Amino acid sequence: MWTLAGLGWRRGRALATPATRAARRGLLGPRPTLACPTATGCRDPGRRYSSAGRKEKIDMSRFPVENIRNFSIIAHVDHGKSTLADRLLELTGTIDKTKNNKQVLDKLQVERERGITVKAQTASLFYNWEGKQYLLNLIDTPGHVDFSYEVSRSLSACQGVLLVVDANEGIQAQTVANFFLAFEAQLSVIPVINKIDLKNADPERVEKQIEKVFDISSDECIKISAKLGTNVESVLQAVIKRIPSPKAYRKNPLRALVFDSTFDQYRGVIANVALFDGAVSKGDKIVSAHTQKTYEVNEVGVLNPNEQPTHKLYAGQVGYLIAGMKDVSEAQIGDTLYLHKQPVEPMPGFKSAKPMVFAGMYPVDQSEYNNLKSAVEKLTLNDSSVTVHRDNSLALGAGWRLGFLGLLHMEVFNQRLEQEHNASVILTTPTVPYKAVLSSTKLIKEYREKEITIINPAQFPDKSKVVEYLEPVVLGTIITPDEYTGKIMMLCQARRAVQKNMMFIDQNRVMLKYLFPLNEIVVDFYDSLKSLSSGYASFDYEDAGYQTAELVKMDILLNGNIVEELVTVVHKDKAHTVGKAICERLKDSLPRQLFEIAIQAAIGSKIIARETVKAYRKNVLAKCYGGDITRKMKLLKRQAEGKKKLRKVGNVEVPKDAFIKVLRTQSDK
Ligand SMILES: Nc1nc2c(ncn2[C@@H]2O[C@H](COP(=O)(O)OP(=O)(O)OP(=O)(O)O)[C@@H](O)[C@H]2O)c(=O)[nH]1
Repeated sequence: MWTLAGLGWRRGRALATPATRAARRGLLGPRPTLACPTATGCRDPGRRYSSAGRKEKIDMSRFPVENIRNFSIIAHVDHGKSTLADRLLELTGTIDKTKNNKQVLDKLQVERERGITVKAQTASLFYNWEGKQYLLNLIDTPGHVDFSYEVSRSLSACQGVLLVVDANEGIQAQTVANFFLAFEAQLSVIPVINKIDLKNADPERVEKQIEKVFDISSDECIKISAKLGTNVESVLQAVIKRIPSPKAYRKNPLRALVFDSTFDQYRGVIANVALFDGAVSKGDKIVSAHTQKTYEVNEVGVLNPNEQPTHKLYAGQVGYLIAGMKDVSEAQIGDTLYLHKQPVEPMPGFKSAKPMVFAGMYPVDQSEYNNLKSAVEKLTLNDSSVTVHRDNSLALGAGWRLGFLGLLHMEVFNQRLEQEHNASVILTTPTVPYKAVLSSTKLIKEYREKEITIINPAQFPDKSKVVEYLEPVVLGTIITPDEYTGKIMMLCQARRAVQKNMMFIDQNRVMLKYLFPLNEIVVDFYDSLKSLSSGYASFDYEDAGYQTAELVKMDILLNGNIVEELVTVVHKDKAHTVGKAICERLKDSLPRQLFEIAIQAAIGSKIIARETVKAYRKNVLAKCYGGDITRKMKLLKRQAEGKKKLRKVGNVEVPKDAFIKVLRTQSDK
């Protein structure tokens, strides 16, 4: 559904006319219309091509509810979801069988470059089996923890899942997390053991793990190679046999759940909908239960995998709908749409995505502010899980404080800004959302609440004004070969984590559960875990609320003056280490000046770390022998211009570069 400029791959496909596309598929023959050319693995029983080669709208009434299956593919990162999706698309004739069709549903440039799925994608597959025409709606979901919000949303439109597990790696942390998302949603789970072609594949061991961890009998596992296509057809048949058709009532008035939405600059919001009751077609007047606004439907259709308009969408089906909504906020994910004057009970909806990390974002050059503003706005229209607050820094100028679901989400957002909007930004070190329970009546009045969330360390209230501070915690799952268990336990301890559980999932694999302060894992925990375990351990986490914490606000001072941009919130036990590291980094990036500079980290009035930059006298005229006054003037002018880029902290001049070096996230370096 991604149709914004910059998505070159998608654009290339979109430019092909229906006629050329159909010709490529070999569908345009001498006969005026063509239906499905084969009986099994049918190309597309609903679609017909006119003599002009124009695609005619699919008649969706051909698919009664009992012939519909809505399912999702879930797995740990890289276990082969997208490859399996490609094979299913080929097998049903939705795409051609060519070498170029790799990860067809990963449409974003960032997804293709990183080889990861970031955005869930939908595809309607038409499949003939045992004389019946089936409509199989497949939703490909991301595997990485930062995008699990996408997974849980997608599952709301499904009755079953394919749980893909790598035959060599076995169950990993995200396999467990994703299984429980499906289990809690009471979906049918079909375990699929993939990559059986690998030399080190051990599908029998994986079957036993599945039995032990998920209590699913090994008889239910389907062993495949998505890469080679081995046994993939039996996956399609299992979808039909084992996943129930949706509970949907076509005679009732329309009740459609918006489970995803994207923004197209020409057509406005494109809402992905799952119809639970009734039907909807072009010209219908619909109402959003969330905003109570009324819209006229301009287009409905299915994703095949690109948009394919249909006459109508019926209960039980999954498709898209365009109705002149101008902003993604008008099509809130989780919203219910119903027909004008025929109100229905809204669906339960979703909890809104909760940002886990916040970081400041500034244009590299302030003259780029307006361009960056428009780029951020466009991108957040397509990714409503990013939160945006305006922010200002004396050193970096006007910018924003953005909230992300995790560090990878932040990196992906940054990469998309660069690739899709040509914007270049400075991102500051990420922080987590702390809370403070206030005691000061003055502050309670000011904030109008007793418990506040702090997303900017500079606004951290003083200890004298609070009852307690709270930090976000997560329940982490680590799966590792047991030879690394000792080292991993030490790492977790150093990160202030508390062990909750430990279980052997087979003879030599351990699953550990720890409660972590989010702040301790946000930046580099995963990298440390991977290097400790030679890449074998996997990690996933879920939100586990807040816990009381002894937090302190740490100031960084230059010659006794606080540098606002460098204020951080840390746990009191970590203050010394963090303070020392910042002072050292600052020392390395501050140029010497005419006087000595004291760099200090302080908690209140207590200094906890210190570095010194020695004095240095820079005489720009030193090499100017003789009396060429114009040359001297030029040098002095250049020096004065350079000073404009400096921010004065007391009497210390700090170049913007120094801030950037200290503030930059580790991943940026
Ligand atoms: N040998 C072998 N490799 C496979 C098979 N299926 C997938 N792969 C490879 O495994 C890698 C990951 O496959 P993807 O399909 O991108 O995995 P994914 O689960 O969609 O990954 P994310 O979207 O990042 O979560 C790719 O290099 C695939 O070519 C298989 O059956 N056999």
